[in-house]
Amino acid sequence: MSQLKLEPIKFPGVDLKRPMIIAGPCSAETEEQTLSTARLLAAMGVKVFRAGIWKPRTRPGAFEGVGSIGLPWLKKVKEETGMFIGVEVATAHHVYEAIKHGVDMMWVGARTSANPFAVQEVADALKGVNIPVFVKNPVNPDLELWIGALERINGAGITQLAAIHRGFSTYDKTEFRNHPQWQIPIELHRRIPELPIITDPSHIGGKRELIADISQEAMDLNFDGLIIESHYNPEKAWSDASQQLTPEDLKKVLDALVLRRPSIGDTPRNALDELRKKIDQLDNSLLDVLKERMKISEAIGKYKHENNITILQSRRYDEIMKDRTDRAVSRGLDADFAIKIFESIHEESISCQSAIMNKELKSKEGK
Ligand SMILES: O=C(O)C(=O)C[C@]1(C(=O)O)C=C[C@@H](O)C=C1
Repeated sequence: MSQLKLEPIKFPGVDLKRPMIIAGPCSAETEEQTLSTARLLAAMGVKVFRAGIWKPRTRPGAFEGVGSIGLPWLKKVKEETGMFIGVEVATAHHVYEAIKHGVDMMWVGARTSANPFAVQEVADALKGVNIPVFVKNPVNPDLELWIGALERINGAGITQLAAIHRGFSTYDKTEFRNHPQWQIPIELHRRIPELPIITDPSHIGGKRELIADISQEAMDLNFDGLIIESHYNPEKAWSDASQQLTPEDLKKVLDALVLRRPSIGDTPRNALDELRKKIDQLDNSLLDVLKERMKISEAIGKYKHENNITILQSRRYDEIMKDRTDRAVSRGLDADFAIKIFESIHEESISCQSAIMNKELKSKEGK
């Protein structure tokens, strides 16, 4: 279990009831663009303004941010609108510059959180500073690495900590820019329940049309907030033009969010209790069936050992996968869901038979 020392995030004077909203352009491009966007966001009630100043780009040659000259623009945003301001930091220099210009919150980007040396450098530079720091998931789907980055920042004395879920890189092209893999932030929440999780639908979706659905999904999973890219003229943005919303469209997305009760509380329980009882019974039956199947697998393992047959039987495995997927689909179940289940069953079956072979071998050798 991770032992983070956490305190609630504080932006003095701001009521941070769910969802916490952080919005602003992907990049601060000019003073005029930064301030015009900020004024529109402030007018619609946004309290925390984000803007990238240093942009880690995948390939050289793309716009890499205006650098420190953008920080005074953010300071003006703060003075003029009263919004809190946040930037991404990836090096000690970024942290020092941000602190010098009165930045209120910082986040560690996905490429940085994948690199423990870089995270440690940022953490060391943050020592003695008491501001909220948000840590994006690493680009690769590695929960331990994400928790490690949070621990490093926390180890520097940062207690106002949150995680940002921005999705994960995949080699395959999917409808998402970064696959959400919701099970990873869900597991993070299970492991560290008091750590706020903020979803970044702009980076998950990569397209503005997906932002509303991803935001709703995050709320349905009871995550704590949203960080959404917003630009007064997204089409003309210098970076990530396709995943930014106008402040007006952002307002529409936020107004349409349905916030459900996080716990069952005082809703009528009877119907739910009945359904949960059924789930308990069915899960029990599933476990009985799985136990029965493993017994058969064990018997096959013994047979294979006695007759000197390999454990893996690829043709039979292929047949099973095809047959079970078809049967699942004909029952209205999702094919990928069936594949995951039967892959996992096969893996367990292989490991059970390997254990049998090794045991039998050792007893034959008198070990
Ligand atoms: O049919 C077998 O040979 C088995 O051992 C069963 C089983 C399975 O669990 O489905 C396990 C391993 C093989 O690769 C194929 C199938």
